Amino acid sequence: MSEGFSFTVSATDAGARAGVIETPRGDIRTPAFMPVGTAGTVKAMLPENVRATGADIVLGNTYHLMLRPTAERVAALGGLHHFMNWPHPILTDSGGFQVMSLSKLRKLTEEGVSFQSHIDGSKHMLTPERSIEIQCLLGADIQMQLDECPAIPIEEEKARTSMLLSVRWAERSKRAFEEKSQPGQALFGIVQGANYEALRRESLEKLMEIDFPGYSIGGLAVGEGREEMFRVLDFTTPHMPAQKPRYLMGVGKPADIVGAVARGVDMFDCVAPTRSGRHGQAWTKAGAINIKNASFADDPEPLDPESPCPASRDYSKAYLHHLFRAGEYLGPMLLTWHNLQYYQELMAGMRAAIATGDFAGFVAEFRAATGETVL
Ligand SMILES: CNc1nc2cc3c(=O)[nH]c(N)nc3c(CCc3ccccc3)c2[nH]1
Repeated sequence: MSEGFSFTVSATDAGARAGVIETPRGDIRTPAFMPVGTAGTVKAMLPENVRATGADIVLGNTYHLMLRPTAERVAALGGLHHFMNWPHPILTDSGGFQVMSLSKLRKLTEEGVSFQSHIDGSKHMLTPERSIEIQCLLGADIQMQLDECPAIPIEEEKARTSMLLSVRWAERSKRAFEEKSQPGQALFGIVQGANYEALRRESLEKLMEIDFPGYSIGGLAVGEGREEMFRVLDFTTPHMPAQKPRYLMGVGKPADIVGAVARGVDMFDCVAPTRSGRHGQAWTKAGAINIKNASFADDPEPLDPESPCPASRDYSKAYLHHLFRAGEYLGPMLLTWHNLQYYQELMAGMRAAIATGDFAGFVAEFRAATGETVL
């Protein structure tokens, strides 16, 4: 807890860092996994149970909340923290990424992006200024500039044009933020440039000139694959300010996160644990299983008998299998809860390993248990 927004790196181990982000609404231990609560809820979870898994911060989404129930209504009802009963830090995305992936009839200009709602077809316009206004109405503690996330592959000249638009939008987002934000809130710049080293460097240099308290790495986890993502990180993170948080957007599966922590990333978000949990996939120390598989029909053991999480400890795999086969609501609820616990334990394990200078040991253990190579 603190008046303002600050980040302290408490330990480093090769490229990995462990630290704390302090905000007026609470501290965020890094490396941090941030559960996605797109429409004001981490799907199928009570907020107190999200907290119990060890989450210090959750994500909200400008695009979804501006369409329904609208940012003005959330503000009139006391802001997003009160609305969703989550008194801890919230990070919101600026909405551009979701417009491009969800909305219809979108038109992108220098001004911003106009689009039709995927819910009711109503017309909307997102500009850097409107995105910041929405994020401030929601009351987000960490906000994102409006940016454009191009699909990969994209040729270098087109990627540069897109990256320079995002830099101009970063400038406009910061000006709007300085007008509208509350003390202690932070705006992150988002590094773009697709998978081109020169463009990533240029994007970062221009964003650092504008100056932000934290920097997101955008434009990844869009189908480029783990190896290519790591390659982009290898030539991007070393040039990012060492004393400011680095947020890799949309990442990822456990092995993606371990590899990205090794490359100096501090913050992560991904729908994998929640979305895959709703579809019957459980993440375990030995890798992922699908509980709907017939092999679990008679398995009396829980997912993790040693776990402090009721979903992992108090229900047999046979019972979870039954719930999914029967289409019972409790199935997605329990598997979501278990997966979030698994992710938070992964993050806690990495924070501890970095603090004791044994991150290499953690990576070796992860590789032995899951067969995944991350370096
Ligand atoms: C799954 N892969 C993925 N790649 C992304 C790239 C970008 C990007 O280049 N710019 C922005 N602004 N967001 C991105 C996101 C969305 C992350 C998010 C979702 C929900 C709530 C809060 C934040 C991404 N997600």
